[in-house]
Amino acid sequence: GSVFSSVVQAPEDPILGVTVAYNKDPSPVKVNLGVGAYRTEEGKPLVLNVVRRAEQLLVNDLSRVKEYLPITGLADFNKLSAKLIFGSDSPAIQENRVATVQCLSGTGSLRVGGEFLARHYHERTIYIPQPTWGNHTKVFTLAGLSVKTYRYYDPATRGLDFEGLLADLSVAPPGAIVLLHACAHNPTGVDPTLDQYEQIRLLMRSKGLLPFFDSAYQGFASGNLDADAQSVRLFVADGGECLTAQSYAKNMGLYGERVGALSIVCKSADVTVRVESQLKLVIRPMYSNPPIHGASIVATILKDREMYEEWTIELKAMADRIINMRQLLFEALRTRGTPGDWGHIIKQIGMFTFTGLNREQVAFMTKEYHIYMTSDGRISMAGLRSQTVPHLADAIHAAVT
Ligand SMILES: Cc1ncc(COP(=O)(O)O)c(CN[C@](O)(C(=O)O)[C@@H](O)C(=O)O)c1O
Repeated sequence: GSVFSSVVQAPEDPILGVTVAYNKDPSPVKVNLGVGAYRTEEGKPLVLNVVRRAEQLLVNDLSRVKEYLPITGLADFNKLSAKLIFGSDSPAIQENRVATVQCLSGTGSLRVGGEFLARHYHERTIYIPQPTWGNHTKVFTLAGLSVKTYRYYDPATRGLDFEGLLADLSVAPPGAIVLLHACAHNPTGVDPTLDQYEQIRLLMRSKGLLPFFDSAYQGFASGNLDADAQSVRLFVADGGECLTAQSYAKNMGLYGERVGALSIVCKSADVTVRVESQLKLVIRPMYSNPPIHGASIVATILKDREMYEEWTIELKAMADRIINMRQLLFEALRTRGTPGDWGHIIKQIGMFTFTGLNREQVAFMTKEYHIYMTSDGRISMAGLRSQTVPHLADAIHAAVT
């Protein structure tokens, strides 16, 4: 028999498995509100116009070849990505204190960062929010870190458990790593205010806790790229050290191109050079060097003033459509007199609404209404259209009455 006969069937991924189930459902009224992928009002994936334009320029540039990129990726892309998140006037960039490596989207950036920390950082414990993106635990555990959680969400208020957050971080071992969502927290859609971030920063710096920002939705929370980077810039401005993982999957619609960057902000330029050299030793045996196409699209757009402006307009339009879906769903539930307080639908920000529906209610909505969403009650607002909002509202109404 096979040498793999002892291999057991693995369960579907809690998030990506929802799409697998959705695809199998023949129902004409099915709606996929699982994976955080933007859909237009027509229910279709979106390739941004500015991305199409950039690709046209790349295709027409006959001087372009398909040579290997350096282990650290496309240099232009790395510089422009650092400017995007830290700000073009960032002192850390001007002082050459940022090591940036192009990685395989957000997941790859988190994994490379985790592997680097497991090898070169003295404290192996990383604190992640409770709840957080389901893949965080697996990425950091497999990277060799010990994962703990800090209180983040208060189901009673459907808001931030700020006291719990501060309490948990204040008892973390000195030097522990702390994962922070830069904006648009997944799955809750609840972010600390900037004042709260300042209190978090003071606490973390006083205990030498190391911030690791996960920025998968820059520009998606508020529609403004600079506004959505303020939490990161608050920490970098104090001259301290931090890691940031960036993804262009959502804000530039480059999901399948796997485009992202890991940046490590260090205290001095000479440390930065050594850190970058060690990042190369993590990457080389993992995937050697990253893919050229997606990073070239991003660099083409970020380095051209006019294309950057066009991108910000398209990005704002996506963010606005999501906010519009929030408003429509909230009103649809109010019209139905659906029991419960649904104000969090319009208070939460980013791609997701953390509805508060439980597993049984979610299972009911999938079975009876063909609504596909994650079992924790999260729905991707980007998967909604004006014409499917009533169907979702009917399903929620039925599930809670
Ligand atoms: C907080 C967070 N961090 C990192 C990523 C990784 O993104 P990528 O590797 O594609 O750049 C996601 C994507 N999470 C999802 O949007 C989601 O939660 O549905 C989905 O893409 C996923 O992969 O699960 C995320 O929500």
